[in-house]
Amino acid sequence: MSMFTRENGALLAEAVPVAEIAQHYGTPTFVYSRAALEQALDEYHSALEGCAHLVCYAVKANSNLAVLDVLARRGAGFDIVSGGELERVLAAGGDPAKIVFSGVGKTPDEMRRALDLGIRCFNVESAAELEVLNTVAGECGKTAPVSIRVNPDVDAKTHPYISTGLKENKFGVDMGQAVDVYRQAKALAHIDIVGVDCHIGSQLTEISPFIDALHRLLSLIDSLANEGIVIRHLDLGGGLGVTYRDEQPPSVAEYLSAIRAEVGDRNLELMFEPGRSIAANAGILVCKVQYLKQTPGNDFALVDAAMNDFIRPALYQAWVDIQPVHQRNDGIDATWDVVGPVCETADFLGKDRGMNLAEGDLLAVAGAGAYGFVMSSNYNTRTRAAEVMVDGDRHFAVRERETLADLLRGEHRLPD
Ligand SMILES: Cc1ncc(COP(=O)(O)O)c(C=O)c1O
Ligand SMILES: N[C@@H](CCCC[NH3+])C(=O)O
Repeated sequence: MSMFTRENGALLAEAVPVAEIAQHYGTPTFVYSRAALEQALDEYHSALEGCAHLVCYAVKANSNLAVLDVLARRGAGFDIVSGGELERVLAAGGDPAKIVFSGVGKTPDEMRRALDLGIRCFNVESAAELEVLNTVAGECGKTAPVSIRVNPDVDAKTHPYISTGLKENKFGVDMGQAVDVYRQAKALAHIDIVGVDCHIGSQLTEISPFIDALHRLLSLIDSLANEGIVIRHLDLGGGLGVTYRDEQPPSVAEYLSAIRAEVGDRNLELMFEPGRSIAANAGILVCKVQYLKQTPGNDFALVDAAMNDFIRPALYQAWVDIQPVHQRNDGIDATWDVVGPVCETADFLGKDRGMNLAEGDLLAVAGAGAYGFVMSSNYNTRTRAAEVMVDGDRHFAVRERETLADLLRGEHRLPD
């Protein structure tokens, strides 16, 4: 159930009028619903009831401290891909023992910090990384818990930029080399093999690629067992898609029950790394129409948010819903291209959107809770948006709007 609803034509975030948030914090502003985040995580937990499991929210999707805090309090673990994300999880009160560390380029410093904190597992993505991790763990007097991220070579049937489990992608260890890398791991003094991992892509709308990947992982687990290598957990990564427009991804319950049916009664803890399916529809981006510009054949609604705030439409041609915060019928009825002030033709949030608009109207861009603020930039020297968390009838500033002073901090002119 969406936590963004309408009452008498006005958009609400939980019980708070979105217009009130815009008035209070200005625009553009990302607005998140605590209840929506909790509900999405709960769906994972209830579908996994009765089997050993750990749901590690993919921090990259939305790493605001308040978002991490809400999820940590609700029992989430975390999937991180950098030392920065590690520190965020700690700052938000997350438990290091529930952290898995993914990513193809972990540095020795990042490894050291994670070892010191006692994270749950390193998802190792190459033989070279395994050697470095072994050395670092030895230096720290620790043993590193390791899962090899394998690349199962399955087609996730999603946008090519967010497909990660094909042979040609940089991610994970090639399936054909996986047994060898596990043998290497077994022989290393400071490595403890605990699991196997994969992540085949993002915004998947079918179950079959997950099942294909799972089959390959299960048969790898069997081959390893024959060599006396015992795998205790299976991490299937994230990737479950959401509805932005008319996509019909499986529900969390359908997805997880299909996975559980395939795993059967094997003695494996199941781990997942969902990002988008937790956060995407828990957030909107609120912006304001600055100018309406009608030219022969084109109607532009120029808003105060841009591709630097929300890059998904420009980068992946992603479609996200855009609605007036207050519906009117006394403005200009047209089919608008909703565009920002950035000097790029790709700077649009949506094209051909039929709406009745007037200058000054507020618009809500849906599906902005995941891969929204986290992918924002300062392009065109634009300060980044504020972030607000709604909880029932209360709202909290969870990130202040950036100032120009923030932007210039650390920059220097040349000496005379
Ligand atoms: C290793 C890893 N795990 C989890 C995720 C989260 O994916 P999603 O947001 O599609 O659930 C990603 C991003 O695609 C990832 O790279
Ligand atoms: N940034 C992507 C998802 C990337 C997933 C990272 N592995 C998106 O907005 O769809």
